[in-house]
Amino acid sequence: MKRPLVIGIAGGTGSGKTTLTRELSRRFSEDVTVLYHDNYYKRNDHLTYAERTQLNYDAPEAFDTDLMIEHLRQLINGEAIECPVYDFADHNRSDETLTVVPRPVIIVEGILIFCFPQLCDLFDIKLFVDTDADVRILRRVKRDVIERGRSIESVETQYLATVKPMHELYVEPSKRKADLIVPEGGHNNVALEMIINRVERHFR
Ligand SMILES: Nc1ncnc2c1ncn2[C@@H]1O[C@H](COP(=O)(O)OP(=O)(O)O)[C@@H](O)[C@H]1O
Ligand SMILES: O=c1ccn([C@@H]2O[C@H](COP(=O)(O)O)[C@@H](O)[C@H]2O)c(=O)[nH]1
Repeated sequence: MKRPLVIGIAGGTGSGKTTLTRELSRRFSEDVTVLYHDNYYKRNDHLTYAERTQLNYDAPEAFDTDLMIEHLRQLINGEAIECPVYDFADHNRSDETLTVVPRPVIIVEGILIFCFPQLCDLFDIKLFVDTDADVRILRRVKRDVIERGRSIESVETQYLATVKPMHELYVEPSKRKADLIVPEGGHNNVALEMIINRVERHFR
């Protein structure tokens, strides 16, 4: 089997990474498999829910990236993996796992994926979704309240305490590792077409 095409999609919270990933998955459906770094947040069973709300989830050490690298290598080698599943409402890894099967295109998505050189070495294409901070926080408030069971106050506190400073320290500088910077993500039709053309070339 030909080695899969591995695409890393990074960018700040609310930038549009998932939207771009969904657009590519929709276009290439059965040929795409996605690994979300978010699913590899470390387990924090030893802490109470209140303690877990206070953690910094925007620094590289919050993730079990070694496990993700191992899983990505397995997928590249044609083996299925049992991916952990993260529960954002509970701020913890759930007991579920998801079987992820190898496919010709593998997308790896996450805010900090370009901060890990060993992970970057496995990417054939590195995309960074770039969206202004004011737009991202507006999207995040809406998403976290509607989908992740948060209050507006908790989103504000977390954003100022960890999300913003860690973005400036880690996420923004990691943009330099990208091959392509995609303003606005999945609704950028010109960029999307160019990425789709590159992926189609993989099948020729
Ligand atoms: N270009 C866009 N214009 C308007 N809304 C968008 C755009 N891209 C994403 N969104 C919305 O913003 C929110 C966050 O986008 P998402 O792709 O989940 O970001 P990320 O995965 O980077 O956190 C979602 O509700 C999504 O529908
Ligand atoms: O328990 C958690 C774990 C993570 N977060 C936040 O999630 C975002 C990353 O997800 P995106 O989909 O890229 O926005 C990160 O900024 C963490 O702060 C959380 O709130 N709680």
